[in-house]
Formats: sequence, C-alpha cells, structure tokens
Amino acid sequence: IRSPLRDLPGPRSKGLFSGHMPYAMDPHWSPAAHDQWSKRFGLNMCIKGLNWFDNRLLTLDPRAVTYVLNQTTVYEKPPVSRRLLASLIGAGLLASEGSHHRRQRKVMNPAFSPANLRELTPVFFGKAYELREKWLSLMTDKSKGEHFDVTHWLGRATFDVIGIAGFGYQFNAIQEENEEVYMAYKTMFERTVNKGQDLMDVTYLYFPILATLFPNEHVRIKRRSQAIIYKAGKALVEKKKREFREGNTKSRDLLSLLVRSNMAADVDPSQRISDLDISNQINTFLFAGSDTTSLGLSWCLLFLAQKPEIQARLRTELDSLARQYEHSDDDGYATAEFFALIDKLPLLDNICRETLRFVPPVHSSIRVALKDDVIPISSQMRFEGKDAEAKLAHMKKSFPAGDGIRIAKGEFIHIAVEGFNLSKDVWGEDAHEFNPDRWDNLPDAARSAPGLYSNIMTFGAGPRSCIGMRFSMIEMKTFLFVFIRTFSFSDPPNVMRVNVILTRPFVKEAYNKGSQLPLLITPLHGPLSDS
Ligand code: HEM
Repeated sequence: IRSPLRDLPGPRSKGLFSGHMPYAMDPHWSPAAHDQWSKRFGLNMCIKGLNWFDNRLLTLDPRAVTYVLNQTTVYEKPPVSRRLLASLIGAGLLASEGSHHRRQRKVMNPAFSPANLRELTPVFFGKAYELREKWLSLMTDKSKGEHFDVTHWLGRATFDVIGIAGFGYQFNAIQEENEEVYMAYKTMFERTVNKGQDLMDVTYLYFPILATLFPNEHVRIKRRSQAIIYKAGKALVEKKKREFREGNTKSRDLLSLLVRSNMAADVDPSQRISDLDISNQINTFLFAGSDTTSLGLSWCLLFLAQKPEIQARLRTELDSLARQYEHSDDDGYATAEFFALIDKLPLLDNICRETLRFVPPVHSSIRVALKDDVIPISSQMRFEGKDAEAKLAHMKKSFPAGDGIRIAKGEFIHIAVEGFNLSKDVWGEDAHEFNPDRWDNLPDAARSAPGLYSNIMTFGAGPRSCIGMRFSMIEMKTFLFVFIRTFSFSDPPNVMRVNVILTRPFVKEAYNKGSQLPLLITPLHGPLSDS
C-alpha cells in the first residue's frame, strides 16, 4: 500500500488476482500493449505483476533502463528467477549475483575475447557444412526440395557447435539424436519448451521444499537429466585440469580457456572459482548458447522465406564475395580471415541486426531493487482521469523537474527487451515490420538507444549483458553464408511467436505440436549444391 510505484501512471488492474504480465510478456499481445501504454502514460509506468499488490516498474525510458542495468549492487535478478534458472542449469554465470558473479565473469571473459573466437571459426563453418550435407542427404527429390523443421535442425547444429567450441565435446547431434548428454538436456527442456510452466512448476519455485518432498514426474525427469549432465561435466573439468597440469595448451575451447584462466599463477586464490562453478558454466553455455542462436537463425530464415526479394539480394551479396575469393573447396572459406570479410558485408549485417531487433529471442528480463532508490528518468509521465493534475502535482513535489522516480526495496523492474526494440518512438512508424534496409538510415533516437549490440536490447546492456554476443554473431553469419548460397528457403507457414523461456515459433494450425518452423528447402543450381 505504501509502494512508491503506485504514484506512477499505468493501466488499471482488472481484479485482485489479475495482473498485466500476459500483455507485457506474451509476444502475441506485447508489441501492441507496449505501444498503447507508452502513448497513454509515457515511458515509465506501474503495471501489476501476479496480482493487485504486485507493483512493477515497466520502463521504456533509455535513461532509466541504463541506470538499472548498470547499478548491479542495487538491482539484481530476483531470487525466484534465479531459482528457476538454477533449478535447470545450476548456479552458473546466468544465475549468480554479487561478488560470486563478478568472479565468474572475470575468469570467463578471456575465453570470449575476439582473438579466441577467431580461432574457433572453422568449427562454425564445419557444422554449417555438415548440416547442409545432412539436409541434402535426406531429400528424396533434390529438384523439388523438401520441408524441414528448421528450428529443430538448427537446434541440433547449434548444440553441436557449443559442444565443440564450448568444451571440445562431440554430441554428434546433427547425425543422430542419441548421445547421452544431449538426450538428457533435450528431455529436461522438452516439456518446459512445448507446454510452458504449469501451476505446480510455479508452486515449486516459490516453495522449493515441496519439490523435495513431493516431486512430480517433471521434477524427477529434471533430476535424472541433471545427474547425467553433471557426471559428464565433472569428467570434462577433470580432463581440462589434467591437460593444464600436463602443459597441454593446444585446446582452444571455452572450457579449456576458462580452466586455464582460473588456474593461472597470477590469479589470487580468493578470486578463483570452484570446480562446481566451472561445471555449472558447461550447463550455462548449453542453455544460453544453443537455443538462443538457433532461434535467431530460425526467425531469420522465416523472414527471408517471407521476403524472397531480400533473400535474393542477400544471395547475390554472398555469391559475389565468394567469387572474388574463389576457393576450390569448403575448407578454403572456413578461416578467420574469410570470416572477417563476411562480417563486413552490409546486407548480411543489416539482416542479422534487423532479425535480432524484430524478434529478440530473450523477450524480457527482470530485476529487483535491493534497497529503496531513486531511478533517474528522461521523459514526462502522463496521467489519466479526473485527478490527473493532482497526481502530476504530487509527483512534482518530489521531482520538480520530473526527472526521477522512487522505488522501494523488493519491488520489481520489468526490462522490456522487445518493448525497446519495437518502440515506434525510437525506430519509426514501421518499427513492427521486418525491414533490414532501415539500418542504412537510422532515426537519431535509434542511434542513441541503449544496448550492447547495435542499439538494440537483444543482448541486454551493462555488466550482466550477454557474454556470448560475438560468438552467436559469428555463428549466425557463417550459417547464413553457407545455407543461403546452397538453398532457397520458401513456403513459410502461418507462424505465431510464443514466449516459453525464449521466443519460439509455433505454427498456428498445429499449436499443440509444440515449437516448430517447417520451411521448404530447395537446393539451388551450382557447384555447392552438386556436392
Ligand atoms: C542470439 C543469441 C543470444 C541472445 C539473444 C542472447 C541474449 C542474452 C541476454 C538478453 C542476456 C542478459 C540476460 C539478462 O540480463 O537477464 C544474456 C546473458 C548471457 N548470455 Fe547470451 N544470448 C545469446 C547467445 C549467447 C551465447 C552463444 C552464449 C554462450 C556461448 C551466451 C551466454 C550468455 C551468458 C553466460 C549470459 C549471462 C551473462 C552474465 O550474467 O554475466 N549467450 N544473453
């Protein structure tokens, strides 16, 4: 009742136990909801979370979000979100906080340096070629092509990439779906991804003791899967430590570098992370580094299938680069030097940015205030109703210039990643359309929008932003280079965006089948498709 957020404008609650989360978090509603709310109330507003008492700050104000995401000692991920993450993937970088997080991030940073990622380039190309060959081998009639669920196949390929690039481990998921760790991981997430969280899952999150005392089938599956993943993780960490002790510094995978940076002589022992922390990072890489990128790629292929003229322009750009540096075989292209050229291609770059702007795989994030605080804002609030003036005057008493808002310890801030990316105030009236050419001529507001990557919030911002951003950009661009030159992608189905941990494609007419994206993949004529 004393919540300072209640002084802010915002949509009315429809009842004691109905909040606004479906409108804020379901991508079916959220673009229109963010649009209408910001028009009515300005960029800072109070929405209701799970019930009428649960006041949350929803901010689309660049100054406010930059402040919140950078003040990591005041704003953390709430315990319940960390519990959800930790229950699935352990207390790795994504789920940790405070000094524990800072220590982990410090030892992990070197593994994600541009120089190290360059060394991994052949892995990305290698897996793209392997998936290309797999698709070709599965086609009954290459002249007609075949429908493949690209989300499924890209998921298998990106899992393979993170296996090798992440910790030198072969899941071989493109070829067969039977490797033990891969199957454990897939089983653990399958139900969550296709059915979402049910009431029992949410109850377990708030009262974890119930999951211990009365585990349901889902909890039992999770435990079995985690036991398999942790056993393999432990063995991998042991192997990497042994390699380090024996002076073997050949392996360039992220885990080897992480172990090396953790065991380096110049690291203060108090700054080292434990073996358990290291194996939690394996799980974190698998979770954060595979589905995110495969979804980015899936959405990209869908938009290219919906806009064949953009697909054709991209193919021309890629082909002309490949022709300039004609190599006799695939390996010739699979180098860091060639990737540096791919990386500079303007249309490919615009398409990747636009895809990640238009459908950010991480739809939104959340923070909780650890103490009472004042958040600086840069835009005026708008109140509605007959007491609008009185409410504005009340706000002005504390902040005459209208440049701050109060938040109390324990209150949540909803970080609307998609809301920022689709804001018409920032990106223009066509913000809700896929238009890669917008990047040639961005509005001023977009140039100064916050975000780790290209002024979009897709990879977050501040000290908790995505450590794997460069990794996934290399993966997206190499995969597109290989696929767009070999195949045409067409016959897009009627697709809905559904937010189940990540924003996934569901076919409207086959919603019950879970997330999928079937596209018609047809080999093009030319040397590559003859292989
Ligand atoms: C398109 C691909 C990706 C997207 C959209 C994405 C998005 C994000 C976002 C939004 C965050 C911040 C979450 C928050 O503030 O609550 C994040 C954090 C993180 N990402 Fe990514 N990510 C992608 C790829 C990757 C890859 C490939 C890896 C690893 C190989 C990775 C590893 C991580 C980790 C470890 C964190 C936690 C960082 C920290 O808290 O310090 N991500 N990612």
